[in-house]
Amino acid sequence: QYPIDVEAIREDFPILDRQVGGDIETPGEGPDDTRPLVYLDNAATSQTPKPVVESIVDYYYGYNSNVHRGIHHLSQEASVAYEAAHDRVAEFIGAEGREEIVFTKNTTESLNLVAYAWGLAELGPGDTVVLTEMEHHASLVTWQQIAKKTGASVEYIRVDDDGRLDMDHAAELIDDSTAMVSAVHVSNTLGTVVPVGDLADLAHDHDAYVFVDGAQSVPTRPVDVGEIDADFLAFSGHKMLGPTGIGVLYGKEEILDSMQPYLYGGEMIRSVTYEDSTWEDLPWKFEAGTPVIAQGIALHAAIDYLDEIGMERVQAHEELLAAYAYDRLTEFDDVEVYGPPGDDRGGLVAFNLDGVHAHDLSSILNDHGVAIRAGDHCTQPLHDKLGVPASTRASFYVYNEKSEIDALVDAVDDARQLFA
Ligand SMILES: Cc1ncc(COP(=O)(O)O)c(CNc2co[nH]c2=O)c1O
Repeated sequence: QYPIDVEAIREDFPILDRQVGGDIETPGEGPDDTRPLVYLDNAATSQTPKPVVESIVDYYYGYNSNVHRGIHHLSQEASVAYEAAHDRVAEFIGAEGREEIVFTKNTTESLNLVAYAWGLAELGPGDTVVLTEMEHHASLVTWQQIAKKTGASVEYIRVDDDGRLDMDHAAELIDDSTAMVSAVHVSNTLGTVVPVGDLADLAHDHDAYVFVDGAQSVPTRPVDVGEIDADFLAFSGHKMLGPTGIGVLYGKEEILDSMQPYLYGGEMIRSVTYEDSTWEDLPWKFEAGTPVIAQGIALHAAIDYLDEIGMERVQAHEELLAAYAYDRLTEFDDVEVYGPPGDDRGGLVAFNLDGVHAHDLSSILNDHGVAIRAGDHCTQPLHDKLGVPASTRASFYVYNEKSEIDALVDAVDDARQLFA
């Protein structure tokens, strides 16, 4: 019934066999750990399959060493693997090569890198940065604060009543004063899929750059930076079966080449005198200090794992589960689901149960073993616009199945009875 072999995939995730509910001091062992884990918080972070964990173990057991400049064998092995990880990421998102792939800590750092290394130098009074109303704080707060520092202004493309981006409003806002359009590709709150290629066209018609926040899209669907014609794109390894601590900034080579670094130190220099310094080639110019070596190698393994499944099939699985969850939750007349219809969204649903705060609902769901996210999902202005302080969000990935959504819905129904 699924486009992917969920049962076979679940075999690679021992954590999914966890029992939860007991004392958190004795995870999985206590007498009260009696409820099977239903993990539906993948938009926050995904789980990590055995091959990815093994790639980290292999590295530390077999060839752990600092990269670049090392003459000894281990350093050369580690450097080859670390650089190959850049090549693999480039291939996965359709970039020209490793020169366009900077490893960072996460999506947030990738956005900050461009905001500081490009924004501080290029933005000034009269320039505008155009965002959407559904931006994650990693984008919204970053551009908001850089605009304050430079005298630039920020404008927000409207989200319409069914959670879609108002592209007519986008065409109005994006004009010759626009220097940057920064937009989420798949909203982590609404599930909205934003037409970032169309936004790129509008931006380029006015000689503006476009930055695509791919944190929720790169892990869950095919993304090709050439097709979008993105100038920048960011995403995080921990949302796509990789470890925490690794993020990616994609940038067109000629743009990255024109930018000065904003973090200085070892690795990123070519020559240093007491008077001045010169910089290493791309992407190393933007990777100051000892980099995220094991994490980069593990991201390579995560991409191999996802490509083995096939990103088109990952997307189809996400959409199937999102539509099922949307249909089941909207059966309740006292549940409000935010965002577009179930057949037009990424793999998540955010909702509220009338009269019950999201934190109370998520606590009850937790009592049933169901792990979801409650809060503003780092989109506070969007929640203000929705008129709610918080929402409960279920988000799916390659190892989830309909029976887990049924468990979610049953738990929501129990909460409905409890608060009736
Ligand atoms: C659209 C979007 N952009 C940026 C980020 C930041 O990613 P990070 O730098 O790896 O943290 C997130 C993380 N979103 C969430 C993290 O936890 N719950 C979430 O919805 C996101 O969903």
